[in-house]
Amino acid sequence: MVSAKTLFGRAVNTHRQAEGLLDAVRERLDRLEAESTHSAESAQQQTALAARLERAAADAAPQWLGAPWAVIGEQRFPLEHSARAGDPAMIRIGDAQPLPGVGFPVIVPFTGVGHIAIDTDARDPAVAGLLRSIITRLVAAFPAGQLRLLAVDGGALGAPLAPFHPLVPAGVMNEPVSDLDEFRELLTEAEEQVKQVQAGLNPSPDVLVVVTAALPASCTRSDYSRIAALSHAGPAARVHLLLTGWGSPSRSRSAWDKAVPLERTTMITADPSSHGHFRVGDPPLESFGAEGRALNATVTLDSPPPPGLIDELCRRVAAKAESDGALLFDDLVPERLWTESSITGLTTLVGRIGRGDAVVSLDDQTPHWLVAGRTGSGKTVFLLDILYGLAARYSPDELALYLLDFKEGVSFSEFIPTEIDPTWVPHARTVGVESDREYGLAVLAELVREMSRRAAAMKKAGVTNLAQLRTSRPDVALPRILTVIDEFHVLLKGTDDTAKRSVALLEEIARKGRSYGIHLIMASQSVSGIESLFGKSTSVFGQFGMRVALSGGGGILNAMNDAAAALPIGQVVLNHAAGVASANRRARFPDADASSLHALRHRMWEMRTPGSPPPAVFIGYAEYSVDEAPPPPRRATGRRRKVALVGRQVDVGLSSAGFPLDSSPGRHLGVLGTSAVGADVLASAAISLAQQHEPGEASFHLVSLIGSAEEDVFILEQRLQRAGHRAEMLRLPEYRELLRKFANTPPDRMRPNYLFVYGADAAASSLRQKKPGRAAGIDDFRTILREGPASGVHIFGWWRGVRRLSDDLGSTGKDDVAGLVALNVKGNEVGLLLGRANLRWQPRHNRALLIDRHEDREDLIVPFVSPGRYSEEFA
Ligand SMILES: Nc1ncnc2c1ncn2[C@@H]1O[C@H](COP(=O)(O)OP(=O)(O)OP(=O)(O)O)[C@@H](O)[C@H]1O
Repeated sequence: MVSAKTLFGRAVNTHRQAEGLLDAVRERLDRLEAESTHSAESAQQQTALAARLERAAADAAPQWLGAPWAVIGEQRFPLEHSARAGDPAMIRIGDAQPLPGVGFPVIVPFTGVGHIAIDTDARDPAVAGLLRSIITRLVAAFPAGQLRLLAVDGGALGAPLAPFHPLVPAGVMNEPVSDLDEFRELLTEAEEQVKQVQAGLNPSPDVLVVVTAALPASCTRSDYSRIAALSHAGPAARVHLLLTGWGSPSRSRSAWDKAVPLERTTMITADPSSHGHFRVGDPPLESFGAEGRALNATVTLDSPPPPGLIDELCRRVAAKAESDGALLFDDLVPERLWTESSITGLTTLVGRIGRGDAVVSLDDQTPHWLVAGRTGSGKTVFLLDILYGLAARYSPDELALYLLDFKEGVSFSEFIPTEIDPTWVPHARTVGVESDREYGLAVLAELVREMSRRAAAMKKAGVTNLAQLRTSRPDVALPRILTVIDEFHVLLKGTDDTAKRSVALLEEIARKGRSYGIHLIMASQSVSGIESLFGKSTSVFGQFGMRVALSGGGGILNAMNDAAAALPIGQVVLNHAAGVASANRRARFPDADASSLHALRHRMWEMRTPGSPPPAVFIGYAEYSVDEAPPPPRRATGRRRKVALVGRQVDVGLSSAGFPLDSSPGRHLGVLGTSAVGADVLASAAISLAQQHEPGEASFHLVSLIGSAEEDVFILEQRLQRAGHRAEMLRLPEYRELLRKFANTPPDRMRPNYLFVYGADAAASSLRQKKPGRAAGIDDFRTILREGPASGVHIFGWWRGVRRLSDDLGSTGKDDVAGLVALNVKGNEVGLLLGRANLRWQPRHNRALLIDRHEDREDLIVPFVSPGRYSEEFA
């Protein structure tokens, strides 16, 4: 490689020779003028001089970098040929014309060496022309992928940079920024490159050129100082400045720029004595004149290239970037799986920016992300790219996934076992498909609990962050937990308790998660109109510095940032600065093709630790039967305390929901509602209790009072008997008799008696009939409610209306059925029964509310049903 100094030395030498020749010519002309003759000799000398200078310029700044536009138009030099990142490049800026008829091209060192600054901004057409000329030369000369332009148009002039707009989607240039905040973000990006190079983290960065058509008017001294600092440190990190309006008269009042001189910069200043002409100061490293003076000639700035040429060039560069950057899902997957450590964060490749890689991270800088895009914009595919990309890089000891989806659809079915494919992605711990909001809440609560567990472990180990904890406990797997919540607006909608509690938990996780390796990606079609966030959106979303906008997802970017307005499918705006336009990076991501997903999932599944469990899957629409339930919790399987299982909790572990039995008065269960699921809830309770008893130990009395449940009762009786239990089916008279018996002669509490009353309300009038010398059936019933549990008698009754149960309990016995399963009954009626005005329950398909008055609990559950119950209900 030719060094900058050598190359420029050569060029300057030519300039100096030119100056020598010019002096000679000047002398000669003076003489000829004095003699009042023009000789052919002088004309020849001038022509020879011009030719020599042309050759010197073409040498130092070849082809696109230095040829006049007319020559470029004729010669069609190859693109991407004349410059290379890291090498010094000279660039043409205009023509010096020291004498009439004698001109030479002016070339100055730029990329690889230093900077160019003009004191006039691009409102001056000559300056605008030069700006376009330099940009065109750079874009054509550099191989695509090696050059990036950070464009600023603080005067919102628009026109100077507008022709280069096609370079934006190609990732070669950003959408020019105009306001001060965005400009500062842009400086940060340039500074970031310098820091990275200085820290040895990026030995071969892109060439970054900060181009200003005009600086934002409100720049302060500190902004100018930052620019000056870049002029000093930038070139070593391939960061260069192409500034206009630097030190312009209109700014001289504040004079910040004058007070902050630039280093390694060729200054171009308007010539006050000759309108339209400029003076060119000494370039970095060398001086034009032998004795250190600036170029001793006025300069006409390079004219802009013909518009057709810019158009064509930009289109070609954009198309090439596109085709070079085409990528497939398989390109996101590293050759060897699970080689990365997540100790400092999670990083994956998600696509391409221009021809470069689009790499994204969940780490201390961007711990949480917001993703938005209208339906059909590719949000699901983007999330799959990210999740599979991460899962391929990090083992399940490094990364755990909690996936939550609130929409109808199949977003996360790629992670869970299905009937067709029994494998799963081993990182998936819990997956919610078409989740209930309550399930979302349960997942968030579990994350907060995990943060507390990690905080306690850190305290115990005497460390302050996850990295230290992992180092001190290499024996314990402490994966980073990534929670993805798709369509999160469903979780937060409205102002109910679930929404409010979810916001509070989200706020906590967003604030503290980074310290404990817990990350959130929240995706939605839109983030506007979420009432529960009113007044909180800053405290919640403020923690989500990383914004990912797909088409129509501009709501998560700054108000003035419309980069996501017209994105095609497969493109995304990645913005790590909470939506500030200058931080936009437009990336392309691949479609997630089914066969590649399938292959990767199988590879990972084969690599899982043998015996590792599949994810806990909650499928909102799924029906569950008691036969699929795991055994009742250990505390309930002791000799005394049995649990009647009635459904699944809507929680992270999807544990069984049950009603524990003990000897306290009122340990009975009332199932409420007309839904035929009532029969299934009773059957589930009976089957689960039977599993907890030795055959013959307990008696099951199955009271059939409604015809529609007759078959259910019969099936249950058969099943219990087959399992060796004592089970009998009773009609109303036998039921009355049994009540009388138990009310008068309490049985042995070690041999429990369970009464399952199908249609308990149907016994109302019979139980109220009085026979001489006998207590009414309803009194026996109420006695058993109070005293039965002490002698092992528990009633499980299905009342089809709340009022009927209330009547049976009487005015003094309201608390005597401690357990309720509310099916299709109104929340306010149940609230009235319980004396709780604030009870919230809206009947929902495949859901029930399990209430335990003694334990003061209300849990949303998925009631156990017999297979096909719902299709029967709707038939
Ligand atoms: N990078 C891509 N390249 C080509 N096609 C894509 C790409 N990303 C997504 N698509 C296609 O666009 C369609 C919509 O994608 P996707 O289902 O991810 O959208 P979505 O935003 O999740 O929509 P919805 O919210 O309605 O589910 C799909 O047919 C998908 O194959």
